[in-house]
Amino acid sequence: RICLIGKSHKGDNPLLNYVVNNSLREHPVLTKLRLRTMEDSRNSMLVSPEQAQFMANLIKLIKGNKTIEVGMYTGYNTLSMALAIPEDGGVVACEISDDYVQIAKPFFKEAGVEKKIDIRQQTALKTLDELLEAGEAETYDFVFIDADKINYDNYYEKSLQLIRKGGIIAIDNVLWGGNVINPDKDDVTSQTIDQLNKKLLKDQRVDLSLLTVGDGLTLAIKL
Ligand SMILES: C[S@@+](CC[C@H](N)C(=O)[O-])C[C@H]1O[C@@H](n2cnc3c(N)ncnc32)[C@H](O)[C@@H]1O
Repeated sequence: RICLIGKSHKGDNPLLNYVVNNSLREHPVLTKLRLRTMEDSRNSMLVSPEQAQFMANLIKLIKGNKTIEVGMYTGYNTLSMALAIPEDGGVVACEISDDYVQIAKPFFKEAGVEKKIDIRQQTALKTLDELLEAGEAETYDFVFIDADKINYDNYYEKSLQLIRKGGIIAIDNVLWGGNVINPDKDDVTSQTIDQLNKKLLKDQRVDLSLLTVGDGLTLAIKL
């Protein structure tokens, strides 16, 4: 697997440590949540704090108010987005696992932003469909796609319907450890991500950047 930069919380890259030490401004409750998440056996799923900060800054830049997280895990990025949006803003957080929802909730409360966060504990596809059925098409400013990779294309298409013009869809893990380059015949996940990357290149509905941050972060900006 090709390691681009890696996850900063693993602390094994001196240059990345320098970047984090000289640019990360982490809210104290985010720090607590990150440390709590490191106790979880699946902590490699956690977004890196500098990536979460970058996305929070993007949200502020576009004056984002309504956001969605597809795959909340223990809530680090959801909390980061909730802290970045105004008081009347909201985050719809999609997560199927009750264990992770229960870890996240006390931290949302401690940070005083629990009223901004609408946790939908069911499949993310169901939640995105419900938002569309509720007439919320083209009302969202920012979507972060970070759940099961097999459904990435579905998440992208539904997000594109939900996002307003000028809004941003951020898609995580689009390099899948480098395995998107000539994926093996039986590696369906890498093939799925590679197909989405190639589809996005030609997608005239969005402006596009694929950032070599972490495991690859695509930004698709709706035209
Ligand atoms: C990579 S983690 C998300 C990390 C998180 N975005 C963060 O910032 O730390 C993916 C999460 O998606 C959840 N998930 C997987 N399949 C899902 C589905 N179909 N619907 C909703 N959540 C799902 C998993 O339980 C897991 O918590």
